[in-house]
Amino acid sequence: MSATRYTYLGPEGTFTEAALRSLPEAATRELVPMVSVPAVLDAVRRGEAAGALVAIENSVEGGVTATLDELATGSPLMIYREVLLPIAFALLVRPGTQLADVKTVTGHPVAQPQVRKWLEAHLPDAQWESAASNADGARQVQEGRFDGAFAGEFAARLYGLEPLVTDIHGGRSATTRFVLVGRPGRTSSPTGADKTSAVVWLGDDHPGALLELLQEFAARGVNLMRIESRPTGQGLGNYCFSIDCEGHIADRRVGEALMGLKRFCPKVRFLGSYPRADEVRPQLRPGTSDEDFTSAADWLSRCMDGRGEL
Ligand SMILES: O=C(O)C(=O)C[C@]1(C(=O)O)C=C[C@@H](O)C=C1
Repeated sequence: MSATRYTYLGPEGTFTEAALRSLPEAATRELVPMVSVPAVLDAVRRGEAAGALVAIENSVEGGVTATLDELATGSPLMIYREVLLPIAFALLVRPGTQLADVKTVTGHPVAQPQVRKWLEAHLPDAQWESAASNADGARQVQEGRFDGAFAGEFAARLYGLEPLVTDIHGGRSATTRFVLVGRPGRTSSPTGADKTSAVVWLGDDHPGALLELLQEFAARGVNLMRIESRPTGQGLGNYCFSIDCEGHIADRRVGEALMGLKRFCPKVRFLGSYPRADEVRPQLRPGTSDEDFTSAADWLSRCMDGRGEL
């Protein structure tokens, strides 16, 4: 049964559920809502679900720290797919509520920066309290605990609410990126438009340590798409780096950059290589294609045979 089950941050009506339902395979899976990102991922770790969809990055708020930290620690998990979802919030209220009646509002903490400007302009005195998810906020409005919840408009009917205001977002292109995570397994073949994720721990603290990490990518023409420092939990000043880069671990430039890190970093956790949702292919710098790496390696062996000029 677990092989057919995918978990997601619930209750029903979250953006995560909408993103999960956009995957063709979701139609044949049992989709199980859970109360938190750790719960969602632990179900996969325990083998109770084959996969989990979790938000990892938002174009307004940046990295979703609960997800980044869960993927960096505990038993390893791997990313197999990514999904991009445009995010627009609606202010959901109980039927009959007017804007002037809204004194308390709720939503997921990642939603708050995306609705902050709208709140300042239209409900400057409203009190915000965070909910476990946007749909959980909607459920709490239904129960009468808050006057309004910021959630997807689609959540309204699930909780007997009305969208009082729609199309609230933190920028013209507010987008959340979600990843489908499973237990470690074989990486899918490169598509030519791939992304690789990893978490890197630096060794002893010294000047230029971060630069050394970056150089492994820069020297091989690997474009970084996201790099974030996260506390390791081992005291102030102890950080690891959560990284997404363009390309697939099977691309020579990416594999060699990761091997370069592995040689001097105490820990590198490979989180997976998977197709980019936007299908954008990288612009390769001269000398960084697989063919360039292969011909340089051939040249090296020829050098050893005394034929380096060929
Ligand atoms: O609360 C939800 O609806 C979610 O799916 C969670 C979540 C997130 O964790 O980032 C997803 C997308 C939105 O950007 C805000 C919240």
